Amino acid sequence: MSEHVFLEMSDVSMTFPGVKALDQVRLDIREGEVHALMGENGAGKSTLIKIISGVQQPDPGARILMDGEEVQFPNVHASIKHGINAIHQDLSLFPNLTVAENIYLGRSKNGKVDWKECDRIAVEALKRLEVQMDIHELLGNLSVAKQQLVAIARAISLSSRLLIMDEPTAALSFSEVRMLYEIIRKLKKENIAILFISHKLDEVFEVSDRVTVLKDGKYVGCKDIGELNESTLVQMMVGRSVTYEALNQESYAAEKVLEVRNISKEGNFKDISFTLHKGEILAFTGLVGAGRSETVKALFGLNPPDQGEILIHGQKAELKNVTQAMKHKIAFIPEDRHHEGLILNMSMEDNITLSILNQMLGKSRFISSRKRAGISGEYVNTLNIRPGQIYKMAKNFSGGNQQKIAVAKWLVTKPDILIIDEPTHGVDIASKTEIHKLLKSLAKQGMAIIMVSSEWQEVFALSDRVIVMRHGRIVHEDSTRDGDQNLMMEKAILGEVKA
Ligand SMILES: Nc1ncnc2c1ncn2[C@@H]1O[C@H](COP(=O)(O)OP(=O)(O)OP(=O)(O)O)[C@@H](O)[C@H]1O
Repeated sequence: MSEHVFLEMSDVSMTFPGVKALDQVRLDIREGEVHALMGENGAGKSTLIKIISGVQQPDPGARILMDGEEVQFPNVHASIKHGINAIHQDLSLFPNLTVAENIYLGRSKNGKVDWKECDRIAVEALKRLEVQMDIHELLGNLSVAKQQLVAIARAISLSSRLLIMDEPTAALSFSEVRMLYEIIRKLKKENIAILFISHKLDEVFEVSDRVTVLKDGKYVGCKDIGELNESTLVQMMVGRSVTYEALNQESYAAEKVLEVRNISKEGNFKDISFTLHKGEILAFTGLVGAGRSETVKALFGLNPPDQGEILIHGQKAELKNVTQAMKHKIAFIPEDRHHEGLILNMSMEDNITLSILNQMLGKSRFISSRKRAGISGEYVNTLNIRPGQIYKMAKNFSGGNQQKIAVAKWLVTKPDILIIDEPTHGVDIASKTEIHKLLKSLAKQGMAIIMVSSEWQEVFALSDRVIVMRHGRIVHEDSTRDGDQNLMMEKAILGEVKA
């Protein structure tokens, strides 16, 4: 890594109605370094990235220097011209085009594609990454990890000096994350700098050289990773220390709320049986693609099984659709909260109270705005949703705060059984502990909770029992208090599956 700072930004501010998303922020990037951008939900990380990549324009007064020369990024093309490429979480690729076409994208002249050139560019870019891939395969047929590699190949084929990644490991399995780290190391060797957003401390310590921290839209500091440890980094982000408390010390009731008997669904999951008790938090873990989400969706009528039976409070239950599931007082908070969880063009208040509008009627039989504001405000406080503007559209909240709104939306229904898929995905460390405490207190009040989580620390800190899945089957079940953590992780990764 060279010490040469090629990108320097200062006095970067960005004002949205009612919110100063960035306030006189600065950032500098050295050639070939891996630079992590960190901060709590709503700190301004995505906004800063959008400004660097020309998607958004800062308030007047911002200074951007490339190799000491003042530049502007009025649009995405301008920033690409300066060698800056951003890979967003949705990857912005086309599933109906081939790998080669996706890498070549945007280079056709007068609407004509030079197919030889297209293949040549794709082969060369993938070779630089030392990745084997059929360039004529449709992108949509590839795993998310491979699609991400295509996005990286595309970026470096545009002669990137800075590659920006927004939570790049969010949808990757354990081995795919290792593969991405390898790619990052290769890019460093080519002197390409990486700027990435992450909420995962272990990953930041593993791959980054320097870290810039933002808080409430303000610059807190930039440090070499060697100068920091987990606790000092959290202190910079949150302004206080946050401990990851082990909450799995409570005992749950003997009363069985849910019994699942040998449910199977072709190509999804096979022979799944388990019991969930009143007040229990049961974790489903395993690698991405192990069939956990498909299994829990079956319990909410979203992916009904072909075989087996489900009992609720000892009675056989039909769970063929969401309406039936809701009648049984089951709530489901999906992992993909953007597409499945929220109505982005509605306000936070609308989203939170949507499923309980019948409880919001006032004396006049009209919906009481006082009641709606009251209940929304309650969840704003409990989940620390920032900013606490209940009339703000869901789409205008930061990613992590959108997660919290989706959580609130289902918690208001006061379900008997709560199913939550990756409860703290994209949520910062301070809010993470708040969500953990909230789930624990709901369990204490008698709610039975199933959570799917890929984060081992979360599984062991929060759940009472854990089920490990692999290739659509249960390979292990244990109590988190007595269970052997290493054995469970081994089972998830290597576990033998009975035929
Ligand atoms: N289009 C918009 N309109 C209004 N406010 C916005 C808009 N986009 C972002 N904001 C606000 O700007 C602030 C910073 O948001 P940003 O998405 O940059 O945060 P972040 O650090 O990336 O958070 P997260 O970790 O949750 O993704 C937040 O308060 C957010 O509500």
